[in-house]
Amino acid sequence: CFKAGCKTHKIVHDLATRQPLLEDPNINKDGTFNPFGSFKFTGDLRPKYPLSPMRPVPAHIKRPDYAEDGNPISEARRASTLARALNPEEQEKMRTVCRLGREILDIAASHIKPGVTTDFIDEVVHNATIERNAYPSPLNYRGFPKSVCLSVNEVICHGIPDQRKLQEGDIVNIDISLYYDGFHGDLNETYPVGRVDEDSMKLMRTTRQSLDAAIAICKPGALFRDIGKTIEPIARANGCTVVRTYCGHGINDLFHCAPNVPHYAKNKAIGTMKPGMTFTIEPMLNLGHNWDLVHWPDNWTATTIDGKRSAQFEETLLITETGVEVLTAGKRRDDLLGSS
Ligand SMILES: COc1cccc(Cn2ccc3cc(C(=O)NO)cnc32)c1
Ligand SMILES: [Co+2]
Ligand SMILES: [Co+2]
Repeated sequence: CFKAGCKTHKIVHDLATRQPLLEDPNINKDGTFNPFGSFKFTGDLRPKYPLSPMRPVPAHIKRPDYAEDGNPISEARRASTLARALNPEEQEKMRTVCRLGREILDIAASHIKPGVTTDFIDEVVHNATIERNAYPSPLNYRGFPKSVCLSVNEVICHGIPDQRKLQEGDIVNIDISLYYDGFHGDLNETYPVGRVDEDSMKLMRTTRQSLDAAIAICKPGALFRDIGKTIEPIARANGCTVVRTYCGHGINDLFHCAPNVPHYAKNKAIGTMKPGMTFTIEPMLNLGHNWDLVHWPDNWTATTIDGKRSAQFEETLLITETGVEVLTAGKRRDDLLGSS
């Protein structure tokens, strides 16, 4: 049961047609239960409750400070500082946690097929994470209820795993982040469920291409504000637009810290890349011309305002003395090669 709009409702049936009277805003036209009352969904996707119970993390696993109360207090304390460069020992810990993250993403992706619920993918991710003696970073981060973000079709990011089954033709983003030996890793990819339409394939290829182009400009002395300058033209040249609300971020012993890394052009990002800095680039591209988003009343799920699809890819990067190391690198995806 969802806190927002969760009230016991009485469906009154019209005796003649046995159709539910639409006097209850929690009832959709087709008679299904809409827990968000009169909220106007922008696309066809709907949540499917109940969420499964919160998954436990064994006591021996090192937890981030927010694991108990949801409040990342150490992030607040370091809010105004500039991006920090890690020493060689810390860089090695980032390599390890990011390698584990890639293993977990590949495991989760191997379970994508029609009929599998997003809650099952959450269970797979949660178990694969704790089997590696790591903590799933999203769990209770600012109160987020699950161990992974699963974003389907028009969901841009922060989708909550629930009882909805993946359907042939969907696209789904799996956003893995984990905490191991005091450091976070963060990566995501968007995948087709079975065969998907050409627009969706082009959207995914364009998003991957834009991330790869942004990574290619990373090196000591590069400006964080040039990331967006690289991404946006590629998006626009392929009929896509760049989400502005959520950005890439610094990541180390904190899940989110400086620098802020916008993915759109003409941004005011501060700072220059220096050896030892670790951060994500995670462009979210929407099909069409609407970059804006709307949040479902669950306070997490962000969707496009026109119901068109969105894709995202994310890597965690380390700036080296001579260039950049993709700490979360995986195999090239054959389905994404070729022109976007
Ligand atoms: C209060 O504002 C919000 C809104 C949405 C989400 C959250 C918290 N949160 C939970 C999971 C999660 C993942 C990322 C991430 O970097 N993915 O690449 C970011 N935020 C996250 C807070
Ligand atoms: Co992520
Ligand atoms: Co991230």
